[in-house]
Amino acid sequence: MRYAVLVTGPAGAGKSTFSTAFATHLRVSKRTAHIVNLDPAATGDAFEYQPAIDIRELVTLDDVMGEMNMGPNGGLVFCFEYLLENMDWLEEELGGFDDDYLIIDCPGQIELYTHHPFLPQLVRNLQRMSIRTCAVYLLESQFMEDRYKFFSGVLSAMSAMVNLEVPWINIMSKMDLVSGSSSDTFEPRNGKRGKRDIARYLDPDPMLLVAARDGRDQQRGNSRFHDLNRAIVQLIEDHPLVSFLPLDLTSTDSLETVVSHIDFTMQYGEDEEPKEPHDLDEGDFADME
Ligand SMILES: Nc1nc2c(ncn2[C@@H]2O[C@H](COP(=O)(O)OP(=O)(O)OP(=O)(O)O)[C@@H](O)[C@H]2O)c(=O)[nH]1
Ligand SMILES: [Mg+2]
Repeated sequence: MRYAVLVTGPAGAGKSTFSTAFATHLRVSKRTAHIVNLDPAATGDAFEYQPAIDIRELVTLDDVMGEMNMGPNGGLVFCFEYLLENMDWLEEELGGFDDDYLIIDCPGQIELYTHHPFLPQLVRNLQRMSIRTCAVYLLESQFMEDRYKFFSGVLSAMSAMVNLEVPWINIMSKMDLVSGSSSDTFEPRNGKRGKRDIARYLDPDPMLLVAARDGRDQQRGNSRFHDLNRAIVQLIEDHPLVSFLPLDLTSTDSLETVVSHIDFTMQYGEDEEPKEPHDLDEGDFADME
């Protein structure tokens, strides 16, 4: 059985950093893991890791922009169309990896997740190759500093989830910036944020949007804006699809928790044969005679 984790999320959310830490963690645990770079725009030194499979060997954004006279966004769309037309390339690249865990580091263009058909098509192709697939969606902890920004992040996670239709885990990345260096206690930093407050973000409490107390809400205090907020609150209450696992890469425990959620979501290892105790060979009895 082969497994693939799509690492998705907006630009700069920490996808490549997480992919590297994830792969390293699996290797340390004596499991095989390979990173696949799916970002045709990544520059050479963007990675700390050496991708085992790299879309840039098939197509790069630079070439597309140069040769096809396209801008960066149209160029990216072209790159993905090109990849889908050349699935045999990917299939061949993947051919060598059996019983392995593939960590697919995706680009950060949010529209790729929310309304393009590419990732769903890619997922169907992976499934056709009998690769069990799940996705993680990273949102960085700075999103928790602004309630409006945060809920737009929640809605984009929701929209990507609905678009992709695979088992899915949302992750609040860069928790080290919130909690200081200590791992699983969320001490208020600069007295600003307590544990309970953070919990309202990890398991989004739509009432955060309603509590219109600060000056910013007053500025925006027109009734249509409030109606919109109320509609969003209703949507999140009716469809509580999104909650976040905190990820603090400075803590092995935190990474381990995230990895075990991913394993569980993919039912990793469920098809492995139970290990037989190794057969006794004749030598083992030699002394007894
Ligand atoms: N403090 C902190 N910084 C992080 C963490 N993860 C990533 N960063 C920083 O955030 C920036 C972006 O990280 P990347 O891993 O390149 O993010 P990405 O999602 O791959 O970015 P794109 O591929 O450009 O969309 C870098 O400067 C990282 O050093 C983290 O856990 N904690
Ligand atoms: Mg990246």
